[in-house]
Amino acid sequence: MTAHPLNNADAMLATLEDWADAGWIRWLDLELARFIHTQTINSQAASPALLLATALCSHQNGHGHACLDLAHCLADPHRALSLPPDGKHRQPAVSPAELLAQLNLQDWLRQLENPLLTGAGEGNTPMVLPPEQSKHLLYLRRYWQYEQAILKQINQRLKQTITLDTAHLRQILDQLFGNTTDDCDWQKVACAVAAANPFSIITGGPGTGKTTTVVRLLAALTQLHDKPQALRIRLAAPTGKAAVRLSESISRQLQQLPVSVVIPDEVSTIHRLLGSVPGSRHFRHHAGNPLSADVVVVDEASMVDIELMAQLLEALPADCRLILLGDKDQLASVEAGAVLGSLCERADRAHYTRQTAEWLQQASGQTIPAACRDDDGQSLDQAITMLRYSHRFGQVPGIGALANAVNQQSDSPDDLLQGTYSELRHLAVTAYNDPGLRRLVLDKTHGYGHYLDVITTQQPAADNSDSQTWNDWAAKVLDAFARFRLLAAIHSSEWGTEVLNQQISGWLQSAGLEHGTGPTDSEWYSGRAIILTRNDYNLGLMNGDTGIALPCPDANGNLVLRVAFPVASTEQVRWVSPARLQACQTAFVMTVHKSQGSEFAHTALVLPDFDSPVLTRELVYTAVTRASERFTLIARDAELMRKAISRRVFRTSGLLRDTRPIQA
Ligand SMILES: Nc1ncnc2c1ncn2[C@@H]1O[C@H](COP(=O)(O)OP(=O)(O)OP(=O)(O)O)[C@@H](O)[C@H]1O
Repeated sequence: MTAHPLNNADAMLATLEDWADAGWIRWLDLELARFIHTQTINSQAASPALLLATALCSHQNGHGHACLDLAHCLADPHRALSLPPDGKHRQPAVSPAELLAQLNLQDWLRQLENPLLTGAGEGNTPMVLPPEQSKHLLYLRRYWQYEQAILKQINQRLKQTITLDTAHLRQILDQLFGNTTDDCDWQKVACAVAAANPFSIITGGPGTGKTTTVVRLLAALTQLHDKPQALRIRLAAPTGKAAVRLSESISRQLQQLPVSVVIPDEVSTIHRLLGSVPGSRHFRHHAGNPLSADVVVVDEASMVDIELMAQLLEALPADCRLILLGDKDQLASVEAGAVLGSLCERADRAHYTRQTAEWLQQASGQTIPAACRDDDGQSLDQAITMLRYSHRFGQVPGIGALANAVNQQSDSPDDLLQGTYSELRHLAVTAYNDPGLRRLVLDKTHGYGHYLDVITTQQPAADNSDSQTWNDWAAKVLDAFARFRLLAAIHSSEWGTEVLNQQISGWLQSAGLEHGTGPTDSEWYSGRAIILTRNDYNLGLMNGDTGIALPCPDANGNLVLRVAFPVASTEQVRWVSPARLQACQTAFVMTVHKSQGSEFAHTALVLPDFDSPVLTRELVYTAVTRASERFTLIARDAELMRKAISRRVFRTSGLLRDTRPIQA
């Protein structure tokens, strides 16, 4: 008789191996359970239920969760564990849901008890199950440590009091914002909130004025400082693309400031700010060698994962302000830990105490609406402002209306795609090689047709040796490419990035892109757009950076194929040999996840023709809000979009639970 996995460690490992083989968990998750098993073979052995929890905890980290919520996992295993996996996978002999149905919470907790392996946080156990919580959250130690580091740094800042001359702040804010209307001006409130707190968050949807607000805030902080010239301000974003966008946006906003102050517009990636150490997860700046900064602003903070956020916070001097900007409703980072989303879980309603509301009235002249007051508000609530009015979609109200409908889980968001707004469209397709999709891709106004034209008709003459001419052309190609992007929800299947990229490369090549300078069987050809899939510290290029392969003259004047990347804060390009790019993919179609931090004039979202747990409200919202002028839904019918927006992403973390109540 075969042993039952919940009674026998070898049988449990065999079950986990079957899950890994079927693609339901990663091999890494299995290996971790095996490691735990071998660690304790001669002492107190890990129970089968602990091996199961270890593999599932690691599986959850792979799905962006900081930890495993044991109760949720038992109550709703497939939803909690994002199973079955995306794409075509065989059914394992015993599914996780079938196995978990045989466990109850108390038994599982009891079987997790093991002094060598599971602890409450002290010591060095590989697994951590913090005590006294309403939820039973199991962590791999590394993630628990990141969460603790974030909480410690945030709580320390929330306890600090900043001495401010309220009347002076009011005077500065009145000058920066001019006359405001009767409605509460949340941008002004956000400036006052952030001026009063060493840690603050400004969240809001696209175009709600996060950048506008932060520029005014920096102007206010500079004016409040004893020695304005000496205030050290550092600006950062998670990806190179987001850094370029923020830098451009800040430069525009600086021109509109009604006061003359010196504020930097140079934005670096967080990795560059912290000083990445090639070949390691560590940075040059850390608790022992903190950054030299008084104010750090991080944009697109929803993309920052728990590990990077912990490293960033630890590298800040104790008296350095941190201001996070981001859209809490967007998809979180692919890596574990939805830090911004977790911290902003209560932001919609706001929970300002009477004391905070009264002070905000004095400092900003704004009356906080009754619905946003709460005398039980926590200290974290007092440091967050949500901007609520979008200024971006004046000319294209359809995009804002669709984003709202998606966010509010409207019953029929697809009605908006039926011709009410000329900037919204639904393209019904039944196959990935649909002629309608080909027409859209090659369209000169709304697709890649313009990009194709700039490459094929504007390339400098082969004997032109003026490097600036080639740079200018490459910058034009990059601009043209940035106008349109197809976004896919998934990687695999014929509706995923892999197949779609092949199809679209084929269409573009038959319409004019040529191998030209490379061997014809090479994957590299002029006009191939690529996205990096890993950080490359040696090259200074980050995961998510996009570039385009183009010919350019080498030192001898011979044309060679190089990849052109935009350079942050400049109109220059940087040329890199394709051979040096170790981890990249074609990027005519990218996942919605990878599109975060970018904006395209026209964004087209391709949904598969089947439902999947990855189709969520956050995914559709993120795709819609990448568009600045036009949005197209490419899907067999709109039913899947309705299903997607009825499903929310949930991310398990203990961050909100542990932000302490307000200190009197
Ligand atoms: N209070 C305001 N009144 C009028 N226009 C505004 C106001 N605030 C912002 N805008 C305008 O709205 C547009 C978007 O503002 P901003 O870039 O600051 O928003 P954002 O939230 O940072 O946008 P994104 O999400 O795209 O990064 C800009 O053109 C800006 O000038």
